[in-house]
Amino acid sequence: MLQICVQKQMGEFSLDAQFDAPAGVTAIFGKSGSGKTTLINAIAGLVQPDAGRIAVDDRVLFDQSARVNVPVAGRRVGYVFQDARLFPHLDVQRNLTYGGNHNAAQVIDMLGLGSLLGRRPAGLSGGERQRVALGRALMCDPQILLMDEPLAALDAPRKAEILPYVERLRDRTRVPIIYVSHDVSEVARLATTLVVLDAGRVAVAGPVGHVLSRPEVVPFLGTRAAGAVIETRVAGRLLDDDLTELQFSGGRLLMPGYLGEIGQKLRLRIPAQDVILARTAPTGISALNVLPVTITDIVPGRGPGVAVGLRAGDDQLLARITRRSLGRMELAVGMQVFAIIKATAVGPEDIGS
Ligand SMILES: Nc1ncnc2c1ncn2[C@@H]1O[C@H](COP(=O)(O)OP(=O)(O)OP(=O)(O)O)[C@@H](O)[C@H]1O
Repeated sequence: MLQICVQKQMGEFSLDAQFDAPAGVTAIFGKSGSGKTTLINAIAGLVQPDAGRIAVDDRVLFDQSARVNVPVAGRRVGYVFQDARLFPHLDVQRNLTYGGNHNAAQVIDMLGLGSLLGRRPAGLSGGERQRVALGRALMCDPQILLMDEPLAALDAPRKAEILPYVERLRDRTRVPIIYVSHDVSEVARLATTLVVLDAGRVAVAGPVGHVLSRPEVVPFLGTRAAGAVIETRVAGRLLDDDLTELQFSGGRLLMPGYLGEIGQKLRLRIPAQDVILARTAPTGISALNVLPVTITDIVPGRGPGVAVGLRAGDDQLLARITRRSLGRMELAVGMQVFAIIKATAVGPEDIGS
């Protein structure tokens, strides 16, 4: 567990953030200038806070009141940047082991680097370079892994290629990973915990599924990015129609294509703008997924939109509708309605393990 409490004044900007990052991926999400990089630089020891305390398990890295400030080199922090920053004149093997070779065989296996070892960075794709950068950070035997928009420079196919490796890393290591990202699909797939920063303050923090499905978070995420994340299990395949049936606490969902073996767990992000509400069970519509839900929250936005929180079984979903529809349908908290989700609303980037 990484405990973070950081106060820092940088010119006009003040950062005042406190949260815990358990094992797994803690995503830091926030608009440009909200303080994400300053925060992770403080964890790395590259920026000295004015006050606060940073500790990983029992090891204190910074404590202003106790005058503890472990220098960068002593913090055992692995840092992966947006650009891989590999040494161009060294092959992958030597880039990987430059700072150490802790668990080298496992790291090479986990990140699928075996076939790249003799190559130079110039001959690698962007995604391969980032995998090497990740491997290099891990071989230093870090106690914390910091990743600052590590996939931001990659195109969608390269991102899709590397995401399963990051998921594997999250699931196999106990090292807390702090992951800065602007991309909500990436956050929904990878994060265990989500911290939303707004103007240097923690606007909301908690398990990713809870945070993303809260209607009051919509303004921080932006209306297009808002959407709930649910844990599902593959329950079946409809081969003739090329669909996969997913089961979750609120019912079953049909999604296009092959999504995994029966029984496999899948995390699904359902964008709020793709959820339609109906007061009665609709008939004669093309959408495949109709779920009975209960309205838990209604949060008006600044514009014409309203975020509606919905309970489906033990899970929370989120819909974004217009204020006009809300009024016309006379929707209210506690009311039972139907959520309609098009099977094609959820893209491949929204589905993770
Ligand atoms: N050395 C500095 N002196 C003064 N202000 C600074 C300094 N470094 C950063 N800032 C300011 O602190 C604020 C937070 O910057 P930071 O880079 O942490 O934000 P960010 O959330 O990482 O942004 P982005 O997503 O654009 O990278 C910004 O307003 C920035 O201009």
